Parts: sequence; structure tokens; C-alpha cells
Amino acid sequence: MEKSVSRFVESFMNYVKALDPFQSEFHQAVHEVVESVTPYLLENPNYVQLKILERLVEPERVIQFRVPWIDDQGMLQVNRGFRVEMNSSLGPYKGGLRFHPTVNLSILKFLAFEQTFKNSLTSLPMGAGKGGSDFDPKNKTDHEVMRFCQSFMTELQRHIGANTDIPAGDIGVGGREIGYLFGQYKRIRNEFAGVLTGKGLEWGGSLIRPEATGYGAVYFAEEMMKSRGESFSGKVVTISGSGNVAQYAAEKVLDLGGRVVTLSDSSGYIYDPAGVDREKLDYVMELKNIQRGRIKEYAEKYGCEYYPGKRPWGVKCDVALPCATENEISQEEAKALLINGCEVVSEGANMPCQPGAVHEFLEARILFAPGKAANAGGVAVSGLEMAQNSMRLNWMRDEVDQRLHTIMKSIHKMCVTYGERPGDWVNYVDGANIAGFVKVAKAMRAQGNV
Ligand SMILES: NC(=O)C1=CN([C@@H]2O[C@H](COP(=O)(O)OP(=O)(O)OC[C@H]3O[C@@H](n4cnc5c(N)ncnc54)[C@H](O)[C@@H]3O)[C@@H](O)[C@H]2O)C=CC1
Ligand SMILES: O=C(O)CCC(=O)C(=O)O
Repeated sequence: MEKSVSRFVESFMNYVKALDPFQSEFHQAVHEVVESVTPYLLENPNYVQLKILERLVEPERVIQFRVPWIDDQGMLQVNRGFRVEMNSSLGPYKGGLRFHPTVNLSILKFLAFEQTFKNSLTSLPMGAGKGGSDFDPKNKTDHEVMRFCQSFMTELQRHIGANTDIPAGDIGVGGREIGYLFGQYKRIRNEFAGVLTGKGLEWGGSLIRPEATGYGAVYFAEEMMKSRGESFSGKVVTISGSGNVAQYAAEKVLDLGGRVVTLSDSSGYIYDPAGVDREKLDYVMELKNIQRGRIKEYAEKYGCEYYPGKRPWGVKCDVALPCATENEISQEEAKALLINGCEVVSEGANMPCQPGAVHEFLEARILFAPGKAANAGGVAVSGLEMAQNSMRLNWMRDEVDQRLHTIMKSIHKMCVTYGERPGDWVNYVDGANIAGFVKVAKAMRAQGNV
């Protein structure tokens, strides 16, 4: 069996690599899923005959477009815009937009591919998509960001809709950008529709959407810890990033009695052994969301250490929550985390652990939650925002939070169902991949050769 699995995986990966030889991030994401689902496929050969995997790796549609905009000096700038409409077997395309200079088709296809299984795990009726631009919002004025968003939406609006494709935020796209994008959609289409999620509360947004990804990653970690009789109380937690996901992961850790000792951005990390308390976290939110400053200013204000150009994985901790970006934990850093006694890793970001790091965590049998399960809370509450928009009403904060919590517990349960292994151990990577895959594969089979 082992041999036929590895032969199948290798042959399928050769096929994927031959199609798009330079999309390394996409290959990485596909490889992980194919490794997990191959034993299931070999037991269910009907899915092999139906070429479910071949169809899953081929986006239903890729849209690429020019985004011209005028900067504050009156100069014309040109960026590249994308929307990858990956899979609509479970519902309309759903997934975020990323504005970051590293954005390219490989990154967006990896994110859209992951989104397929993540959205399936939420059990809400959402297909998968992802999009964005190589535009860098850093060091741009509000007016520049607005002009860029308006130009981006001038093209994107013809491809999306409340029942077709519903984008949201991701790196570099927060409440400000969603507002500008929504305004331009409304202006061109003359309709006030639930076409984006992550909207402001006054104009169709949902309570708890900003918090959802970070809270969800902590709820998921909490469920894993419960299985070993543990909790966050008194635990030392390292977090990377200081954006949306990191901020609310930190908030939930504080609520549950943990001590957050690191935060980071693309320039370096801060180490605060006393812990980031509520007041310091409010400062980080103001610094990052309003002033758009750098995390090093935290170290200057609170007199703690700042490590430029470094990531926080050498710091001793019980729990690590990578919440910044892909491939931000290498195999060596994973080894360092394990040597320092880390027992729980919950991926707030998408694919933050390199394959070698995942291997280390699985070998060590620590509690390791892959992003497509652990960070599904964000898109889940986006699904709840869509439901509220359709009903034209708003749920209370507690109601949305409870639904989020229930969804994260249910995802945890699904992962256990498919990932339980001999020796009282759960392989959450296999669990998430197989549980996510089964639903999508069944829907694709039912819907015919499309
Ligand atoms: N916002 C959401 O609802 C969801 C986000 N995610 C994932 O979570 C991660 C973070 O996203 P957000 O917090 O929304 O974005 P954000 O733009 O609010 O924050 C991103 C953070 O990552 C840091 N960062 C970006 N590139 C970096 C690099 N190369 N090295 C080190 N740090 C870097 C930034 O400085 C910032 O602190 C991403 O992987 C995203 O795909 C996943 C699910 C949902
Ligand atoms: O809320 C959404 O639709 C997007 C969330 C997202 O992009 C993600 O889960 O990676």
C-alpha cells in the first residue's frame, strides 16, 4: 500500500509540475493534500476515474487584468490584478483578496486551492476563490489606496456578484480597502449587494468578522489542547505578524489566560517577556490599523527587545501561532521550537510552515493544526455575513461568536474523524485534507463532468 501511495503521489505531482513548472507554492499546497488523500482515493477508485484531483488543480477560471491608477504626484502607475475562481461545487466562489508585492499566480493558486478544502470544512455553502494584486499599500496615502481600489474594482466588478463570487480581505486588504472596493462596485452596478465580506458594521458587515480568523485559530488550538487535558491558562505563546489575524489571536489568548510574548512584522519581531497585555494590544491595534507604523515602535514605547530581520521561533514557548505569511517557519525553526518545549502549533496564516517544519511537528506528535482547519473561522464568519445580508438583518455579537465557536469545534471533530491514528494520536493534516476533500469530491461527482 505504502509503495502504491508514493507512486501515485509522485506521478500526480509530475503531472501538476509539467502543467505549470514555475508555481512552487502551488505545488507545495497540492503535494500536501495529495499525500493525505491518496489512500482514500485508492480505496475509492471511482474518484480516480472521474479525475477529481485533475479537476481540483485546474481553476474553473483565472482572470488577469491591468490596474492603472494615478499616484499623488500625478504619475500613472500600472499593477496587475487577478481573480482565481477555483471551485464552485459547494457554492459561489469565496475567498480573500491580497495586495502585496509578492502576489503572482502561484501564490494565488495555492491560496485558492487551500480555500477549496477550508470552505468545505466550514460546512457552509461556499466554493473557493482568491485574488489580489502586486500593489503594495505600504507607504501609500489613503488617496492612492482609494484610487487603486477603484481602478481594481472597475474591472473586477464584471466578474463577481453576491451569488457568483464574493471576495473579502487578506494580507494588505482590511476594512479600509473593502470600503473603497465596495463603494466602487455600488457606483458602477447601482446595487447595494452582499458582494464583499468584511464590510463595515454600518453598511452590511457582521460583528466578529474582524476577530474571526484569530479567535478561530485559538478556539481550534483550545480544542486540541482539551484532548490532552490542557488549556491556555498560564501558557507562554509566541505569535508572528501584527495584522488582523495576529491581533485577534492575541486578544483571545489573553481572554483565555495565556501570555503572548512576541509579535512581528516583515521587518522583525518584538520580545516582551512580561507579556502583551490588553493596554499594549490596544496600542498595537492603533499603531497597525490607524497609524500604519512598524512593530519596532512597540519596543521603543515599552522598553523591550526588538530583533530586526528575524522571526520569533527561537523564543521559548508552549504554543506557537504563526499569523503572518506563508513559509515563515523553516525545518530548522521547527526543530528549535520543539527543543524549546513547544507542544502546540496552530496556523493562523495560510501555509506558514514549510514542508520540513510540518514533518518535524508530525514526527514529534505535537498538536499541530494546519491552516485550512485552524484559520477557517475567518471565511466561516464571512459565510455568516453572507447569510445575514441575504436575510437583511444583523445578528448580535454573542450569537455570531457562538456560531463561530461551534463551527471551529465541528471542524476539529471532522479532523479527528479522518485523522485519528493508532497510539491515541490525531494527524490533523490528514484529517483536514481528507474531510475537506470528501465533501467536494461528492459534490463534483453529483454535478457531472464539469
Ligand atoms: N484576514 C483573514 O481573515 C484571513 C487571513 N489569513 C491568512 O493570515 C495571514 C495574515 O493575514 P492578515 O492578518 O489578514 O493580513 P494583514 O495584512 O492584516 O497582516 C499581515 C501581517 O503579516 C506580516 N507580514 C506580511 N508579509 C510578511 C513577510 N514576508 N514576513 C514577515 N511578516 C510578514 C505583516 O507585517 C503583518 O503583520 C495570511 O497568511 C493570510 O492569508 C487566513 C485566513 C483568513
Ligand atoms: O473571508 C473570506 O472570504 C476570505 C478568507 C480568506 O481569504 C482565507 O480564508 O484565507
